[in-house]
Amino acid sequence: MPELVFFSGTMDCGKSTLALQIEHNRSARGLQGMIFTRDDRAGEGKLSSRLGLVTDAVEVADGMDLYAYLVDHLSQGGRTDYVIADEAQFLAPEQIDQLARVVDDLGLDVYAFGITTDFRTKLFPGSQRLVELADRVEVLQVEALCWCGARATHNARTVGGQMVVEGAQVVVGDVNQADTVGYEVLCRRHHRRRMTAASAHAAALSPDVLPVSPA
Ligand SMILES: Nc1ncnc2c1ncn2[C@@H]1O[C@H](COP(=O)(O)OP(=O)(O)O)[C@@H](O)[C@H]1O
Ligand SMILES: Cc1cn([C@H]2C[C@H](O)[C@@H](COP(=O)(O)O)O2)c(=O)[nH]c1=O
Repeated sequence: MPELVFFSGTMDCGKSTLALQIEHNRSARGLQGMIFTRDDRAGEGKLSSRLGLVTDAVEVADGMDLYAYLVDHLSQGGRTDYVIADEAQFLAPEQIDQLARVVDDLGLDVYAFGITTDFRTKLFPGSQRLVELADRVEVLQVEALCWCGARATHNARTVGGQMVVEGAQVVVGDVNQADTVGYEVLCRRHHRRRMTAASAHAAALSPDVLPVSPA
């Protein structure tokens, strides 16, 4: 039975790498994938992994009907055996419904990859719809770690290393951006305390916690 599978995890846990591996393994056996993405850091029409691999993809625009796109492609003699959708958190809920229809009406497997929650721990609308509709939700096995060593479960947005909680839901960016707007994955405890690696380091160096010998 074809499936809609949502591979989910924090930023930087290997989602795009897995998408590329699925694509590689299937294309090595002669299968043809349709790869969708939206707002990948590598630029328009790209699906990229931090391991350095990148492949071409169809950039999804606002209002694009993914089901109609595939029907059009097939009716013009194109071939598609399976579908990959990376950065699926950026898709509109209607586009996730269209992907579910691709599974049910066209009989294709759809593999969607994305983060579930934003920097404020709120669901992205596209991810919410995936959780609602997917046949399976798979949490990635490679654990991204918080600076404390615990499993990272949340995404923090940082400015100059400090966590921020105000701003637009979508700001394309990367982890390890110390000087600009960036992201850091944290465990829930440290996300709640707004404690990033930089603020924890600064606190550790504070005179309040340094052993001070009496004058
Ligand atoms: N230099 C490296 N050596 C080994 N693994 C790396 C290296 N850089 C990144 N990675 C792996 O790549 C993962 C990020 O992969 P990526 O597919 O870009 O993540 P995601 O799509 O989930 O944001 C990291 O969690 C790590 O496991
Ligand atoms: C938490 C959060 C992230 N984003 C953006 C930042 C990146 O461009 C992508 C996630 O990409 P990755 O391949 O999973 O690392 O999402 C955002 O726009 N808003 C957020 O709250």
